[in-house]
Amino acid sequence: MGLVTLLGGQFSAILQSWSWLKAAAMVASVLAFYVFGHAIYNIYFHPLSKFPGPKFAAMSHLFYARISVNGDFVKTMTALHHKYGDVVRWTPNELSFSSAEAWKDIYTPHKPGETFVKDPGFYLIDDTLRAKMIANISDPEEHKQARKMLDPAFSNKALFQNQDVVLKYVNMLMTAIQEESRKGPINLVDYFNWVTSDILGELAFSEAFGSVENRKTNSWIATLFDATKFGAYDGAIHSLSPVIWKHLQFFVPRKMREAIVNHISQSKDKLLARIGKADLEHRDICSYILEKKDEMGMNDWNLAGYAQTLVMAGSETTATSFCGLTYYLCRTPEVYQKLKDEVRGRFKTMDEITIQTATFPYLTAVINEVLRIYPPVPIALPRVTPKGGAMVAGVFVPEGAIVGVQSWCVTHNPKHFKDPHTFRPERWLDPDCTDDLSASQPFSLGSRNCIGQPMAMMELRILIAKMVFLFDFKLIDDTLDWDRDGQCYRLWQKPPLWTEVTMREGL
Ligand code: HEM
Repeated sequence: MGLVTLLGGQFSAILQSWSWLKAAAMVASVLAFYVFGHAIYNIYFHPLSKFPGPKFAAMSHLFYARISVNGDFVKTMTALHHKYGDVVRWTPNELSFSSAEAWKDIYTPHKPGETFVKDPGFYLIDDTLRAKMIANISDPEEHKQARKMLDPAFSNKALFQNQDVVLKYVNMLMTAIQEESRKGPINLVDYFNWVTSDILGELAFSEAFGSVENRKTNSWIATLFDATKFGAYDGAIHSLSPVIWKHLQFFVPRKMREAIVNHISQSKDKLLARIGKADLEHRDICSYILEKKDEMGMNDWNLAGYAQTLVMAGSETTATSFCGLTYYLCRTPEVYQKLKDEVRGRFKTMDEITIQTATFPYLTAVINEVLRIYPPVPIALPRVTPKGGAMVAGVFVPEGAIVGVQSWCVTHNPKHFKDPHTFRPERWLDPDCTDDLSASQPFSLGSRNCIGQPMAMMELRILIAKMVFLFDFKLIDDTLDWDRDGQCYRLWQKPPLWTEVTMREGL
């Protein structure tokens, strides 16, 4: 009897596990059927199915996720445009454009209701890691209010008032470069990060971050830069599954997660410290935000988001431009010599170089050319097509699709620029040049363009003019190839820029 019961028990256990196995197999086949069916739908029946692009990219977001986090984003997108043409379907619901016309069609203002709004799947917002602030708001009306609040902080009047701050840090940087380069080659990537973040610290929070002075990256800035890759991982995971994204902390590398969490709490502290500072002599960018904080319904969390964004948007991009400038000047001796002749012929002393005088055409052309050949924001900034769909660069795109101009690809498109890989500032000065200069839009266009463009141009002009006036610089690594060695995680991860800097002879 005992044996029969035992056997009976085992038999029902086998039956039970058998039904579990059946259930699991059924779930797996439903899942496989769903994935397969979804892939077939995406490739053959999706509203974007007629657009060219790799089938694997059209099937699911795996391709997007992979190139977002492997550092090869720009190289991959360039290869896709090379293969498929100026419009490529590179995710199930997204088209990448590499044509000048698309800039205008997507980013310039449209009638109400026809605006291409920012894609909320890319500009993510939540209550734990991604605070809402000017750059990630999708709703055009809400953004208009945020822009109205910040516009006065970036007006010509404010720029004029801020010039002494910029000059102070640029001069400090010249001293730091002069002193440190006596000891041997220096990595200019650090120096440019220091100066741009110090300037932003003073202009935004009335706080000296002290990086140039201490010749060491301020810890808050260091965590900010550590966290730059976070956006790429964040977007990749969200594209695969918004549900998993909600539990993101399990999927992002620990070091990066800690960096972002640290940074948010430090940003809040910064803001609170700034709120505690009464009776400032001048208005900093925070003054404009704090004045409108209640009217705009902002809490400490949103304020921390603004603090992070301003420093990140304003310092990393400008520092990247300086690095690109140094690299391309060193690699193009005829341009470097011409710029030296212009600067050194024009000014007799360093003090003659001011915000007002550092504005001559060749310098501007050199800056425009570096922003073309090495755009600090090299990717497409995604927008959603409005109700009813819209024409983009001569093709009809259905409503609800994501579109964007791939910044690096369009500025290297031979249809728009002759010898696109050649650093040639003359293309910006020659009235007979056949290049379509409007294809280069490093600050984007329209109501969501860069609010800090005049500030960035001011910093770029003055710093480059002073550096070229004072120093001769030479890269010590002859094998360094900026295109090959740089990686892109939405923004650039730059290779080190070890440079031998000597004081100009005769000074
Ligand atoms: C060479 C330097 C710079 C480049 C290439 C650059 C580029 C850009 C681009 C392409 C955008 C549009 C982003 C998007 O559509 O998502 C943008 C937005 C923005 N930039 Fe810059 N930027 C630079 C310097 C600065 C500076 C110095 C500041 C000052 C804090 C700044 C603050 C901002 C802000 C706040 C936005 C968001 C504007 C809005 O949504 O209304 N940027 N920038």
